[in-house]
Amino acid sequence: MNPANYRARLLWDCFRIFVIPASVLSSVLLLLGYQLGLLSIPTHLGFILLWGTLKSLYAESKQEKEARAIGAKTIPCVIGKWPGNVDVLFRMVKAFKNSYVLDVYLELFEEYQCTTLNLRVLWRDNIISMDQEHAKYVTSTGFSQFWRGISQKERMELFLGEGIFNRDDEKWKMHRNMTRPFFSRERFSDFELFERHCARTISILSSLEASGTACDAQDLYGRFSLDAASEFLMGKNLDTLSASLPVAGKTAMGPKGSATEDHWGSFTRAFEMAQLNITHRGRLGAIWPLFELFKDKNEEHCKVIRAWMDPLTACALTFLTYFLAIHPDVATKMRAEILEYCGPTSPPTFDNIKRMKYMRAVINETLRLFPPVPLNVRETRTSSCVLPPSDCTFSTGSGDSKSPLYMPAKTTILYLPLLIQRNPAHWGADADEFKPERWIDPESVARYVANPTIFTPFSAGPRICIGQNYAYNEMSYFLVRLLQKFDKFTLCPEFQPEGSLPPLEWKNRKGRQAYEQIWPSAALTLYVKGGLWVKFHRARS
Ligand code: HEM
Repeated sequence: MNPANYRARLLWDCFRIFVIPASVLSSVLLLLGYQLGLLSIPTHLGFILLWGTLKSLYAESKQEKEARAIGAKTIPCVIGKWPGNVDVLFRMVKAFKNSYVLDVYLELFEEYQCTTLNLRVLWRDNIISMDQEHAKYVTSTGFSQFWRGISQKERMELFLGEGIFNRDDEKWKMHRNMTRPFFSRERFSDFELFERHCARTISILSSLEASGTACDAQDLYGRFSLDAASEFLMGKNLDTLSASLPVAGKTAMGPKGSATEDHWGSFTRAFEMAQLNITHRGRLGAIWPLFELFKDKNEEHCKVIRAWMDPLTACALTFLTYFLAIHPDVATKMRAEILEYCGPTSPPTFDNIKRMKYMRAVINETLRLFPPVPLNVRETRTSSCVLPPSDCTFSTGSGDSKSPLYMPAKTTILYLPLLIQRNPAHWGADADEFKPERWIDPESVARYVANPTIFTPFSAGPRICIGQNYAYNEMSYFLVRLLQKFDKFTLCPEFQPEGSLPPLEWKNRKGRQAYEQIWPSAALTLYVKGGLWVKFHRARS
């Protein structure tokens, strides 16, 4: 079935769930000559519920049997208070509005003391995982058992269409082969393109600094990387840096960051709305078309969107600027390295960038704590498979980490790089802290080298990010140019739009949220709610 025909799929689901059992009961009653009169509707409803429960129990026992036969265990299931775990669904929808990014999943893993769980919302298997071994299996070692899957394509078809991100097998291979030459080393190490877009961005920052004004760094970096990427990939600069910028203290909150009122503003708004809607669909599960029966909520937004190019490097640079602002010692050390290799004005060369170990450590540490793609989804194909034994996180928990786990067929698995990359079992007790030195200190580097899939901001396996080297070069080039000019960054909470500062109750919680000064949030990719309002201070020395 064409993934865009999700209404037809929903109708077929309704037919299976409601019409078939109701018709079976009616036929039996007719054959036996019974007339239920007023009791007809409640009896049919009760029968539909009974039919669904029996089917689900049968599926569960079949899974148990199949799992036992291959020496595996079934994935531990979340046990909610309401039928179909509807309360769990509500808990997640509420948490995504008010809680720290992905915290609701972490709470569930801690509650059940295991790293892979079955949410089984509305009697459908729905797997979530913060297990590094399972994520490795899904993306790399067991790659052929999974695909993007029907449900993900349904949610994203109008948004991503037939592009590389939304296709599998032969179509995906064709896209990958076509795209690869764009990322040859000669192309992405042509720094002349980066230089032009950096110069424009730094000149905007300099003017803002001269007038003592703060800037929404998230918005500005988004424009910088979109202009550079559009020129790099399509040969046409979208020139979003020339459109009007959000103004400190006068800009309202858009769907994700700050909002502007021109062409660029309407593009951003459409793009952000479409992403938020897709994430919302993911949370509702297979029933999301019920809420869009008469109108596809992405239709209008997708008319406005011409290209899918989420500025992921902009996301990384935004969180990196946040860290430079709250860790001025890191900014000073990184600047000293830049001045040592490139001096105060010379553009960096490919070789300079390769040698600047501290800058690479700062970038990696940012990507570890705030991976721009914090969660991702795959689906098993038509047959079940076996996930390897769980990682070492809860070795004594109910997950029984020594057994492989039975992964049902045609089932989605949501894996969470953000939680894997902050897991103290892999990164030590200081996993939540921003410490670039962990990428230089031989002992912690050895820990990562022994187990590289504890850090996968660019994913892993055959679908690993094709733009990884481009992204590292673009970010490094920009940082050199930025720190040659500026040496201090201060957050401006007074300019954050209303509702975008972290809620006070976070202070009493554990983990990063207790000391976070921004509100990180996820809608397909990570972003700072309301934008990142910062003052850039020009270096005097
Ligand atoms: C910090 C920056 C970036 C990060 C963290 C990042 C991360 C990722 C991740 C996690 C995936 C895997 C998605 C999946 O499996 O579902 C991916 C795929 C991809 N990325 Fe990136 N990316 C970045 C920058 C870029 C840039 C700058 C480009 C191009 C200009 C790019 C092009 C792609 C493409 C084409 C794919 C699809 C690969 C495939 O499905 O075969 N990325 N990226």
